[in-house]
Amino acid sequence: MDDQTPPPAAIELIALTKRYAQGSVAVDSIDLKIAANSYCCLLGPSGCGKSTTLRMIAGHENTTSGDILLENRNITSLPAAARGTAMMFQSFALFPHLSALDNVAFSLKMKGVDKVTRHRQAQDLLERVAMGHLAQRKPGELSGGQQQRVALARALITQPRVLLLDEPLSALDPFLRIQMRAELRHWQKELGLTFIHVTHSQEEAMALADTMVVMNHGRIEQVGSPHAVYNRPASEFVARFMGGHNVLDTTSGKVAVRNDHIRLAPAEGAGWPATVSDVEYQGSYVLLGLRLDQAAASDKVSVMLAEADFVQAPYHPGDRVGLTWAPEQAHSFGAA
Ligand SMILES: Nc1ncnc2c1ncn2[C@@H]1O[C@H](COP(=O)(O)OP(=O)(O)OP(=O)(O)O)[C@@H](O)[C@H]1O
Repeated sequence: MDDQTPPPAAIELIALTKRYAQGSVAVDSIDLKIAANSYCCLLGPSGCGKSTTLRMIAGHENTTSGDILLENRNITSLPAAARGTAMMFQSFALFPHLSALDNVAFSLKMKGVDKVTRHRQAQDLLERVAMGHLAQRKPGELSGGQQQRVALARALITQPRVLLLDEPLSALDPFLRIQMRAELRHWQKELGLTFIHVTHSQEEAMALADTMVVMNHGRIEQVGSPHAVYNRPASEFVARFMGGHNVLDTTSGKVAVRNDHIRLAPAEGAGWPATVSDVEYQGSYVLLGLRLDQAAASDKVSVMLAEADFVQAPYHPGDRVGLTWAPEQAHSFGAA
């Protein structure tokens, strides 16, 4: 494939729209191509339409208008089971009274596949996710990580082309969540499937995604790699939602400046005058909260300092400082 050829799209959404009976538009004519074998995260605040988008792809929700293509096949009106997608739910949603093997074999049982065949296929899949030796355990006898692998095997038994994950990690404790997201990323690469993962966590999306899709009010605000979205937020919404940025009203319009790109100088020096309002120690870095003398888009600004720099020149609440940044670190919107 030469550089000019875009990678084939596993999923393509064309003017996809969902209007619920009560009137409001949950998903507003979105267009999106998701590359095959990629990890895509749909990200946005509560109510932005990300779950509705995922449910429409899964076939758990009707579309109001628009089309959904899976590998160039129009699946918009197909029943969920005929689409080539599978869904993995929050906290994995395993049946507690069934063994790992029977959990994985469950959908084949519903299809009337005989016991020997379905157990063989389920065992094969459990082997594939390194869970073959625990096939007889019930979910309650497995660790969180092992349960996630069983849930993955259960989703894969229908041989989907695309795995849809609806906030799979959000009910886990923070430690397990970080472990499990590394596993998800590993299995996506290992299995060579397309994953579409809904989350409201910026950190989770940045850690996992090849492509992030940031949504707001039923529309897509930005599509790009985590690096591109973080470094060149397309809108004020994206800059604020991603965090780690200050939105400042300059003479040349609103700009976003990362909080680790702002430099501090003594107040009588150059820059925007401000007062340190709080100091938060975070380990490898220190986060300073500052109040600008003149409100400029946000009157509160945050600045991240490396711990070593802070130790060299510590700041305290009440200290007067001037803020500066290199011109190339100020990102204006609409230029992404
Ligand atoms: N069954 C429904 N009937 C009516 N409105 C709905 C229904 N489901 C969702 N909505 C509305 O559609 C909009 C988008 O909801 P959706 O669940 O897709 O958002 P979300 O971004 O996934 O939010 P969350 O993170 O809270 O799940 C919201 O305004 C929501 O209230």
